[in-house]
Amino acid sequence: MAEQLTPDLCVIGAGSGGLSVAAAAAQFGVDVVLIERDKMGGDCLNYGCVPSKSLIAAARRAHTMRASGPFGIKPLEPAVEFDRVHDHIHEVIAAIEPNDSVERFTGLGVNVIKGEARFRDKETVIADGREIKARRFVIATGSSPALPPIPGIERVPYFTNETIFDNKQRIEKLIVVGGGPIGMELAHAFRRLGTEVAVLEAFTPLAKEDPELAEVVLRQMESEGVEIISDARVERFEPFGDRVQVLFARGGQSYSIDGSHLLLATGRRPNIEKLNLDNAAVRHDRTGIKVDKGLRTSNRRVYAIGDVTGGLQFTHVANYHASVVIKNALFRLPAKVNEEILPRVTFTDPELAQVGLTEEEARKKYRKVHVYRWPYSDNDRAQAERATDGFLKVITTRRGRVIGASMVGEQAGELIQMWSLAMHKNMKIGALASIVSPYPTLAEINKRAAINFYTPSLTNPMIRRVIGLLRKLG
Ligand SMILES: Cc1cc2nc3c(=O)[nH]c(=O)nc-3n(C[C@H](O)[C@H](O)[C@H](O)COP(=O)(O)OP(=O)(O)OC[C@H]3O[C@@H](n4cnc5c(N)ncnc54)[C@H](O)[C@@H]3O)c2cc1C
Ligand SMILES: NC(=O)c1ccc[n+]([C@@H]2O[C@H](COP(=O)([O-])OP(=O)(O)OC[C@H]3O[C@@H](n4cnc5c(N)ncnc54)[C@H](O)[C@@H]3O)[C@@H](O)[C@H]2O)c1
Repeated sequence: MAEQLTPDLCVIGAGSGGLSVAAAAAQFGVDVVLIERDKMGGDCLNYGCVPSKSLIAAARRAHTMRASGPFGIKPLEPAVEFDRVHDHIHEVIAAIEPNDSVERFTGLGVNVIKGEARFRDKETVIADGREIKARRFVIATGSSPALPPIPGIERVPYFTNETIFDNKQRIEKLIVVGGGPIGMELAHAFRRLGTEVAVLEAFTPLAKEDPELAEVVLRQMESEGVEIISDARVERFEPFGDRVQVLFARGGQSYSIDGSHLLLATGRRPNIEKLNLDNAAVRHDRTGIKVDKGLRTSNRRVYAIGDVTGGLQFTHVANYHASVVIKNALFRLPAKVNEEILPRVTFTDPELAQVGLTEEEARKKYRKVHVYRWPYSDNDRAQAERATDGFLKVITTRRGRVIGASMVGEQAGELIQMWSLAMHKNMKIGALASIVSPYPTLAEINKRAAINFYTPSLTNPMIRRVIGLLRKLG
């Protein structure tokens, strides 16, 4: 007979979301079973954020060598050793891995089961020959690359995010299909490592972002030699000697392009197919598991978090979901997801960061909004760093409540956090104008945009009269 376990909580998937739930619950003394079928750490550690940001860091070093001319340092074409870049990526993963390891979680008191989980019925999960009947279940099984059904795909070799970070060879020419964050971040990084890169995008690259910001990124990538082909309908892949040929249509014309390697970055699909969700009466469709604002599924014992819910697919969102579920499932507090405060960053160079509504979304939702802007070129530190391309836009209601911020430029991903705080705390933009920012820092861009809020008062006749009166008082 199968071993039976009856924990308080059973978490399926040990990626960003599942690990956060399991760690927090165990630290509160809750009896937790955590099931993982592949590597601890999930996509983010093994095939996503960590390897991609490590690759981008290597690419940035290469770019710095080439772009040092304006600083008075003779530029050099870097000798990129792809096998060493691979080692760097895997050293970074190895450095972080212990935080996500079976040993650490077992030490926290979590019962980690290696195996694939599936529901037998509404209250039982089977994994590794064991039967788990938990008080609550959390599904955190993430997502996988969605491969496009393009003819010829089975006849050509290709990378996805699950294989590209294992590459040790020089990539001479990379064709990237898909101009979303995965495609664009990797396209930019490989170009900087000396690879010729072409991106084929069916519609618009970085389409989820404010086009005014996306344009700054696209311009920079193109200036570095990334070929970006939008509105390209890929029709077929063909082997072409030891290369790959991609045939596509654009504006009614047929084209072909060939490369030494192909990367498919055409979106994600939720990891639900092995879970037998129907046995558990958990409602789902091809975009993911359906949840309410408290992340509960159609089965009241079962929650779902992170990528598998098909919403915003980011590590910090999976972590945030984990905190909502902990409040709901353990403390029975009526916690709800607030999507409005969730930031996102695309780590191209310049970085593109967004929190809250874009200008276009805000104009659709509110009758009147204000937009406060500040360019990098009016920041002294940006001038010193020669990182003057970019700007900040802050969007507020008529009364000055911050409802969105969009930033493109050097370290935009770090700088957006002040606006995340402002939105999280429901602050008005004026409150941020009185912050003292150290000089010279890029963070002054945030303050200068906020000061713009007071610009109309500089010419306000009433205020001028008050100042005049006060002057007369000595
Ligand atoms: C190339 C790339 C770059 C990215 N960069 C960033 C970034 O810079 N910043 C950011 O915030 N996000 C980034 N993301 C997104 C981020 O990786 C995901 O949003 C995040 O990993 C989602 O966490 P999760 O817990 O939902 O799923 P995952 O981390 O994918 O974890 C799911 C786990 O569940 C396991 N599993 C699946 N099915 C079963 C089953 N039946 N039984 C047992 N285990 C199962 C899987 O093996 C996996 O380990 C990136 C993604 C990619 C692909
Ligand atoms: N910096 C970050 O936080 C970061 C980085 C990478 C990924 N991610 C997360 O991972 C998610 C998935 O990223 P993604 O880039 O794979 O997906 P995506 O859905 O954002 O973009 C995929 C792109 O591929 C295009 N496409 C689809 N089929 C195509 C075809 N046949 N031919 C040409 N183009 C095609 C789509 O039009 C779309 O623009 C993101 O939405 C994001 O949440 C985050």
